[in-house]
Amino acid sequence: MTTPAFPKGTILGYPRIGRRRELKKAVEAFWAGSIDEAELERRAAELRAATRERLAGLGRGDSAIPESFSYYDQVLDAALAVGAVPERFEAPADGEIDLATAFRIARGEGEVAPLEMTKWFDSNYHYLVPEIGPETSFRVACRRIVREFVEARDAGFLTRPVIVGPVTFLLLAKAADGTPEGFTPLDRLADLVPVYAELLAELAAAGAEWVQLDEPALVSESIDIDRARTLQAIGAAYDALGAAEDRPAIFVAAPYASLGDALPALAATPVEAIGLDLVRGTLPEGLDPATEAALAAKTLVAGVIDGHNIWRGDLAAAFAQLDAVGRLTGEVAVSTSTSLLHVPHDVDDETELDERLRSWLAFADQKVAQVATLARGLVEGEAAVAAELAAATASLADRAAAPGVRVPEVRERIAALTPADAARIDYAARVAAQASLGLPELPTTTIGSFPQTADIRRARARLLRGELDEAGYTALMREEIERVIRLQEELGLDVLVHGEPERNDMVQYFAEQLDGFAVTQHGWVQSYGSRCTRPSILWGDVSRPEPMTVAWSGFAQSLTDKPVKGMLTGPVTILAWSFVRDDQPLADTAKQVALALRDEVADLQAAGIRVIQVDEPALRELLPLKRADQPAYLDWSVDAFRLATAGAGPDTQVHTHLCYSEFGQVIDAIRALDADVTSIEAARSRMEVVDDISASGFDHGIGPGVYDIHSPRVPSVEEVRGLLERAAGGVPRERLWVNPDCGLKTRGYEETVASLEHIVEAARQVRAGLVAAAD
Ligand SMILES: CN1c2c(nc(N)[nH]c2=O)NC[C@@H]1CNc1ccc(C(=O)N[C@@H](CCC(=O)N[C@@H](CCC(=O)N[C@@H](CCC(=O)O)C(=O)O)C(=O)O)C(=O)O)cc1
Ligand SMILES: N[C@@H](CCS)C(=O)O
Ligand SMILES: [Zn+2]
Repeated sequence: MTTPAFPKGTILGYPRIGRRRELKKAVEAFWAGSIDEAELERRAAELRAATRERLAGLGRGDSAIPESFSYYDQVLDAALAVGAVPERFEAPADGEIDLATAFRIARGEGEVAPLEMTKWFDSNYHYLVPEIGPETSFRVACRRIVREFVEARDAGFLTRPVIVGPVTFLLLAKAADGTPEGFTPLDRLADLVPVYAELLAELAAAGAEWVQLDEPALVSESIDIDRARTLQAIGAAYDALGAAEDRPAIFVAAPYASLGDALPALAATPVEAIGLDLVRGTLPEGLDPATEAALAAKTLVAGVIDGHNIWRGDLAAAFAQLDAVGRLTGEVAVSTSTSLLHVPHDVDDETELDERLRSWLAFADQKVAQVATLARGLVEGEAAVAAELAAATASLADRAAAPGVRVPEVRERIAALTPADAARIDYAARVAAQASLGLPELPTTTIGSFPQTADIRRARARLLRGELDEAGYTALMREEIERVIRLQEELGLDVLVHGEPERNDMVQYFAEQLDGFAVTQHGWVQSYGSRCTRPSILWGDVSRPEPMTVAWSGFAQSLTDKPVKGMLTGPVTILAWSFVRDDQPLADTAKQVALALRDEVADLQAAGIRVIQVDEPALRELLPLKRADQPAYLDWSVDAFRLATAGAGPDTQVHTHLCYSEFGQVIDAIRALDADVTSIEAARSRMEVVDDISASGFDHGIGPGVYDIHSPRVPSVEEVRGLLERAAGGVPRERLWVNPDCGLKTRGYEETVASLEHIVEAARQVRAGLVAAAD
């Protein structure tokens, strides 16, 4: 086959949620039954058409535009495409899997649990974890990728279909329940690859010239336990796919870090183009002659524009990187380092942002323009784009000199810190001091948020529009807090929360009150499914002008004799879920945020709050993908948490919360946080995590979640009791807490109340059982 030319400039993917979250609204309307499937499809097609028109500047007829739409998640899409659907979802054995089934797999229904969901590399995006067993049958079961290519073709665009590649698909999958010991999903590669080949043949028949197979798992040393096997899988998969006559040219993209030794493995296969992340990763060095020769015959797609952050960046340096890639091959193309899924659509929508700050930023549309500029430079020479490169350089200089970027008082406070500022007295003494809280065995609590009802969000929207004044808003939120406190008292929970109604988001809420941050109006980014966040922009030195949560927590505590947890978001999570300045190490920025939180902890304590939870759900997310970088990260992230919390006295109980269930690599760090109580996600993975915890010697309080809050499903008393009994098998009862996996903000009241009733009842039964067993 003759290889078609790869476009000079491209992106790895574009945000799919819509400039005003049109997809979210359409999908949620479909779920609510207020629009039918045809209307959902129509709205989604409209969005895809708008995206192609917006990207037309990259090129209409040369595969430059990726076809990267998804209704819910790209890993789910790959599972549907190859028919890898667990039996419990009762997907048809032949014919296409319909949208309703797809959503059932994503969200669960009744007693049918959805696929597990977990973080996508080091981002705040979550994917659904495929379940693969020895018996999983593979077939082309969903041709949406082909239909969308045809839809684009008929509209005059030759686009580049995108799908998660077979090696990453299997590496991200988990072994289905009940599979024999020693089985791993990668064992099924030889059965899976022919289905990919069939899809590629269908795409070629439809006229696709290039296809993009995303293989980010190749860059991660966390996912990949047996590297030699992965390298062999790369060879097997891409030799087989490459051998087919009837296929589009293959572009393998490997975002999020360097490919390392996967590059030679990939180079040795017939794939025609390889994408390198040159923002998080580095240019390959020390390649062997065979790899050099192989790469020289391929297109290298240089990811030099940051797909993960929103700074305008150093365009001249990016152009220089293209030059360096040009020494490896004559065929260089420019691209984003990752899909633009992680950034909002358009800076120009942010009319309320400070103009100077705005000039330093590039969202998806600006990054597309930057790619087009560099591609023009590749074709016409640097002189043709000199003005654009110079403008970006000038913008960087302006940013470095702007007021607020470096604040002497903040820096002096950091410089004066000593190790003692990050240490509390020992745990045993704290346990004794905290006995005065009077908590029962297996204390029940929740993670913080209660359902964010439409009324709550409407009140905040009215406040923003000026239709409700500050006093009116405060009164409504106080009513809500009182309702939530009374409800928890009726339910019989032991440690209460105020419910977080006043928070639009657990990070943005703090960013809005801290100096050094800016927030956007429309900067929505998909987090999972239809859920989005608006990451704040951390652009300058951070400090806390005044208390942020004390009035709300103090009010909640005044309503009850039971302890109410103060609720803060930890420094690492604030960084992870914001767009963070890239002009200094994250560790330095983390310290600034930690000090602001430390002041808040002191104020909460002074206001009589006895239990303070500092959430760090993103601790695992920021863990570097390369092992060599992990120890330094774990050091500074643990330090930041300790700096934020170590001002608490011994009788203040410090909690933390982490909502993910892969603890292997961070378990020591979690222990080092030295929180008195740690709540973690465990229900969705059916308490698997408890084994890791008990094996690690974790010896502080622990609350493995017993209620999967990602699904509307209500767990029965028996189910919760089963989970608790499993937990009690691995954790001494005096250290075991009872709580959901995470906050309840996405849930409705009906299922929340029912689930909490079951949790409290199950805890009572297990307590009684433990007492009986002890007698
Ligand atoms: C715990 N998680 C979080 C992550 N990252 C964060 N930054 N925050 C998190 O909480 N990462 C990991 C997980 C991911 N989980 C979630 C869970 C839930 C959501 C979510 O519900 N997102 C909401 C948006 C939340 C928000 O910002 N609300 C604002 C604005 C509300 C809004 O849309 N208003 C309407 C008007 C409403 C009206 O008039 O009635 C509008 O602006 O049009 C608020 O409450 O004020 C979502 O809708 O997707 C995200 C991640
Ligand atoms: N306190 C937060 C933690 C979410 S990770 C909540 O309950 O929503
Ligand atoms: Zn959580």
